[in-house]
Amino acid sequence: MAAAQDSPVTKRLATVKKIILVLSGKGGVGKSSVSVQLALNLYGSSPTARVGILDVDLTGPSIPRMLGVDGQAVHQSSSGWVPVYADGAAGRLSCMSVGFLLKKKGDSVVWRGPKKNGMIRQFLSDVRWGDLDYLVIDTPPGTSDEHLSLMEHLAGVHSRLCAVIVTTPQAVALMDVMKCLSFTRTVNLPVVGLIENMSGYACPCCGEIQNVFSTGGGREMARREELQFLGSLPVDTELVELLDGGKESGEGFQLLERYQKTPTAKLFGDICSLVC
Ligand SMILES: Nc1ncnc2c1ncn2[C@@H]1O[C@H](COP(=O)(O)OP(=O)(O)OP(=O)(O)O)[C@@H](O)[C@H]1O
Ligand code: SF4
Repeated sequence: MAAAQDSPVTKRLATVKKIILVLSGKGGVGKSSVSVQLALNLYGSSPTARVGILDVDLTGPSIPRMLGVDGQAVHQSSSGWVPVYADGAAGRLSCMSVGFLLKKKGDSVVWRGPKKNGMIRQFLSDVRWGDLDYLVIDTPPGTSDEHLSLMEHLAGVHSRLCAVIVTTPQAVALMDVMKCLSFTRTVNLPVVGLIENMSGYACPCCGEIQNVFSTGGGREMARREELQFLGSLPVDTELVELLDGGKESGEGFQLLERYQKTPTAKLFGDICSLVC
């Protein structure tokens, strides 16, 4: 434990008050979009809130695109990597992703475990996060070597760690959540709660939520596993357009204003107040 307390990661993260890992048992359920929404909501929760978002989904980094900062570069300074600020000069929403380090957009990361582990360690120990109220970490789907690396490196800040689990309502996704939960229990990671994403469909005309497929599986699982159910988010076409649409790099921060007009934003506000 003494080693963890003295590690470069622990020292670097000494000025971060709370670290939230976003996990999902399965790919494509909306983990990255939930991470971005969580960061945006925490950022918007007070005019002084300082939030960082770290994209540890090394093989599928999507946070830069979703935040509208794709193509920007991170700089090395004498005290470490300077993250990209999604809100420009205001400097309250910082972001780090392997996506900023790739030579060309669309390049893939084909790394073995030790190299991935080294990258994760560097992200945690070398990025100049500064004072943060929250650091949101978007993790890869499932429970992999990357998750074990994260937990190992974050051992010295364990008391400030928590996790949010994202699922879709379908049985197959819920089955994978059980593996994810089992991981959190094994590594003693406190889970704040479960979000059911893509639960129903938000009508683009009136915002009414229609249950196209089954919904409620996440709520039921949360009840069974004695987890807090944080809420359901519908399939929202405005949200997709905002997160996946062709944003110009640098357009980034009109994002918050546009996000606040989506049907999902209000629902997410309630989720965010349960997470904080
Ligand atoms: N509530 C939602 N409504 C509509 N589209 C959504 C919603 N949540 C996520 N999406 C879209 O679904 C796609 C997958 O989402 P996202 O990348 O967040 O999933 P993920 O779980 O992080 O995937 P991966 O594990 O592959 O990284 C994206 O195009 C995203 O914009
Ligand atoms: S949800 Fe509302 S706007 Fe959409 S089709 Fe139904 S009534 Fe019309």
